[in-house]
Amino acid sequence: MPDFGRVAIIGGGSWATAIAKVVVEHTGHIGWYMRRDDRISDFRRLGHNPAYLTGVHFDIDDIEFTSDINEIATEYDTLVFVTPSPYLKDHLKKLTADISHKFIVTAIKGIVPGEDVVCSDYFHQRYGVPYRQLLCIGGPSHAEEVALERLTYLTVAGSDEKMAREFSRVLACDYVKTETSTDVTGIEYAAVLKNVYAICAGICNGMGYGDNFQAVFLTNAIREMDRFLTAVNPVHRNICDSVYLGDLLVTGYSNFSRNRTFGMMIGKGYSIKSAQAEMKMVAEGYYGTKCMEEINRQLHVSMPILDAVYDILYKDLRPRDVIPALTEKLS
Ligand SMILES: NC(=O)C1=CN([C@@H]2O[C@H](COP(=O)(O)OP(=O)(O)OC[C@H]3O[C@@H](n4cnc5c(N)ncnc54)[C@H](OP(=O)(O)O)[C@@H]3O)[C@@H](O)[C@H]2O)C=CC1
Ligand SMILES: O=C(CO)COP(=O)(O)O
Repeated sequence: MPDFGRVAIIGGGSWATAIAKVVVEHTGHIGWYMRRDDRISDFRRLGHNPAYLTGVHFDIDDIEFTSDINEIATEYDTLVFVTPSPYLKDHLKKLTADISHKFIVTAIKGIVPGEDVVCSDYFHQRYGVPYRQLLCIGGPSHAEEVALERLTYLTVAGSDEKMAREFSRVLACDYVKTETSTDVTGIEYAAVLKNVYAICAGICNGMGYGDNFQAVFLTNAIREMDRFLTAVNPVHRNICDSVYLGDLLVTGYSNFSRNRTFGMMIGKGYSIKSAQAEMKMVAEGYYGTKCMEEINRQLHVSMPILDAVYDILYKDLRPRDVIPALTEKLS
């Protein structure tokens, strides 16, 4: 039976805060790395994260805060990474401690920019963490709803399913049900792709396409995701499981979705820069689109939706030219 020992959260945003809430309820103590000391002092003073999910209150005595990633990496046995993917390497570049013997859990739904690999592969390749010590958390889950204790289903994936099951117990509570899987990279790629598709759903919505179209669009998106996952990690999976289809639907339909909101602004005619400036949080699908397009240049999977989003975001083509052409390829 694996012993996950002392658990620490790496990251200070909304999902980190929601995961911290769930984990500390179970473990009674967490380490928590945040990059900014002013945020840590405000958190200690207020008893909640000063910037994200401010309604979630913590017992400060249960938390050991630090802005030193080496301290947390040395003192804790299980490191749960919850930073937005574009910043992951910025945090890790300060890391000198050996983490190859730790349990690494990634709750990041993004790809590592510049490396074009999902986070578990990055921790394995760059930091020598064996695959059996790498887990990921997926599933349809907006942090805001977990904060409100609305029922949420999370999937913990690990190459060793027993390990995944054991860690899933750290997350399970009245409002979080957990499932397990062995499809670690498939789940990580699915999470990257659903962000790309949510951007496209938002673009179409912003252009005036309605619910009838959205249903067809998401049907095509899940087929496209399935084709890609089959090419990149050909294991048996049911694409209708909530960790794949459910996550696509929550992000594609929800008003909480940052990726969809970002896309909606593009569809309404905002420039990419102004849409990004307007967003207070990170729409990771913007970065994911470029990485996925680069990865797919090797795999040659038919991905008309990914290509369309790439054309709009990176080739400066206009949605009113790209989206009608895309609609001709959907069925
Ligand atoms: N939010 C959600 O509902 C869910 C998110 N996820 C995933 O969790 C991960 C984290 O997302 P989430 O918590 O939502 O992120 P947020 O957008 O809520 O938080 C942003 C975080 O990034 C930090 N940050 C901002 N700018 C920089 C920078 N230039 N360099 C380094 N750090 C920076 C912020 O730190 P500071 O406050 O100091 O500026 C803050 O901690 C993502 O991969 C996301 O896909 C997964 C499931 C649900
Ligand atoms: O991954 C998420 C929900 O599962 C969060 O991403 P969005 O904010 O774009 O929905």
